[in-house]
Amino acid sequence: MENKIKAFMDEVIARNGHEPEFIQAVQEVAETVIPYIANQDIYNGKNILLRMVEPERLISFRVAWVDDAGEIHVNRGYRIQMNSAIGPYKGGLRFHPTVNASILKFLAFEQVFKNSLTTLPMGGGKGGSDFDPKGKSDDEVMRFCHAFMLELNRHIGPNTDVPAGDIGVGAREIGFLFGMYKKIRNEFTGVLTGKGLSWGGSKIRPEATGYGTVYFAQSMLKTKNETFEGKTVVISGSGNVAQYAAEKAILLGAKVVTLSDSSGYIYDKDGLNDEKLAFVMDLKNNRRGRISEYADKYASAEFHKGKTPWEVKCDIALPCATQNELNQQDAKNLLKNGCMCVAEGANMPCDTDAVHEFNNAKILFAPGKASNAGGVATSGLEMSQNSLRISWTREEVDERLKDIMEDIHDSCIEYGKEEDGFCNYVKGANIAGFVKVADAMLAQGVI
Ligand SMILES: NC(=O)C1=CN([C@@H]2O[C@H](COP(=O)(O)OP(=O)(O)OC[C@H]3O[C@@H](n4cnc5c(N)ncnc54)[C@H](OP(=O)(O)O)[C@@H]3O)[C@@H](O)[C@H]2O)C=CC1
Ligand SMILES: O=C(O)CCC(=O)C(=O)O
Repeated sequence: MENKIKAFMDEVIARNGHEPEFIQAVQEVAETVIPYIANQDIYNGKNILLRMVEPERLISFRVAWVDDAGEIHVNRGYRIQMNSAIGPYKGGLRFHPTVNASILKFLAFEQVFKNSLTTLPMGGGKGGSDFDPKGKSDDEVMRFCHAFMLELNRHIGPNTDVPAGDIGVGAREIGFLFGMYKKIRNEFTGVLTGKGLSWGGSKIRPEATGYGTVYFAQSMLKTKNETFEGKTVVISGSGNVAQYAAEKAILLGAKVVTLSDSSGYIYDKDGLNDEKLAFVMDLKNNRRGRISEYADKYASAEFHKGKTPWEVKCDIALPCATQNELNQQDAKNLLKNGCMCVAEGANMPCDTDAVHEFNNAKILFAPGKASNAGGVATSGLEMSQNSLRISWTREEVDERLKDIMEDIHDSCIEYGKEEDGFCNYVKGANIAGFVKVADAMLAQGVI
């Protein structure tokens, strides 16, 4: 079996050797899916996984825009249309200076499996730009978004490809992008998700990724007769996913003691509460400040510059910032400190060695493609509401989100439970995500 995996990875590396994040994401899937395929006659000889690692389409384009001082800038825009076997391409847009083809290909590849897990008819895609919204005025962000959509609009549509937000793309950016699409195409459609409530957005979409991550962790904890009540929770990031993961964990009676950004983390020994979280939301979403300001405001908190929060003792860890933010040593620290559950809110935040540490220790570990699928699932619900031209209540959407997260958990158990009763959620998520897409690809022939 190891030879088969190696031969497959050699071919992937030969074609994508300069794309480390993409190779990392593919390796994880290959290690779990290739042994599964070997025992399933219908997939043998069809090279399904080899077809799945090649994007159906990779679009790269120039984005030129003018700053407030009149200077012209050039960024690179992308859309990776990875797989459309089970529905239109669906996945976020990331604006961050580190964006490149490797990062977007890993994200698009993971998205294919994640979207399949949601049970909704969505293919996988991802896009973005190396544009950095930090330090830019609202007008500059608007001009960039408009320039970006000037090209992107040719490649997307409500039945073709439906982008949404990711790092650096929130409500403000989705508004500017939607406005330009509508102007160019002269149509008001559900071409993007994460829209404002008064122009086609869904209730709970802003909360969905963070809430969904906590719902998934709740399901995992339930298998051990545990809950969030009274648990100490460590969260990284302080953006969209982190904010709402914190909100839901606090609501369930947990003590959330950390948040972070790229400059360091805050540790609040008393834990966050509603008022402190409202301060973070205003700081990050409106004033666009740094998390260190939390420690200036609250005497119970301290700021740890340049560090990540994995050195803090906790029961549950929710990495919600970015890829590879938690390494093997961090995993060892968490295990030594008694952490029993790790659910990824971000995409691939734990590196390969960290994932092996957690699974070897047989603690509850959820890969992002399962635990953070609530965001895209609720985007799928936004698409349904747009098509039906109706708007569900907050309670209706939240109920559907909870059901979807439970279904994903059940699928992981179905394909990931091992003989000794331990559930390998990585294996479960990869195989369950693969089966639905692979079956659709088989039915549609070699294209
Ligand atoms: N939004 C969504 O619906 C979904 C998001 N995700 C994933 O969740 C993660 C967070 O996304 P989201 O909350 O939307 O993004 P935001 O832009 O709202 O927040 C990102 C957070 O991560 C921090 N961060 C970014 N890069 C780094 C870095 N290199 N080191 C340390 N911290 C960093 C940011 O800090 P700073 O401000 O200093 O950069 C910020 O606190 C991403 O992995 C994304 O792909 C997954 C599913 C859906
Ligand atoms: O809501 C969406 O379409 C995108 C969410 C996303 O980018 C993700 O799941 O990583």
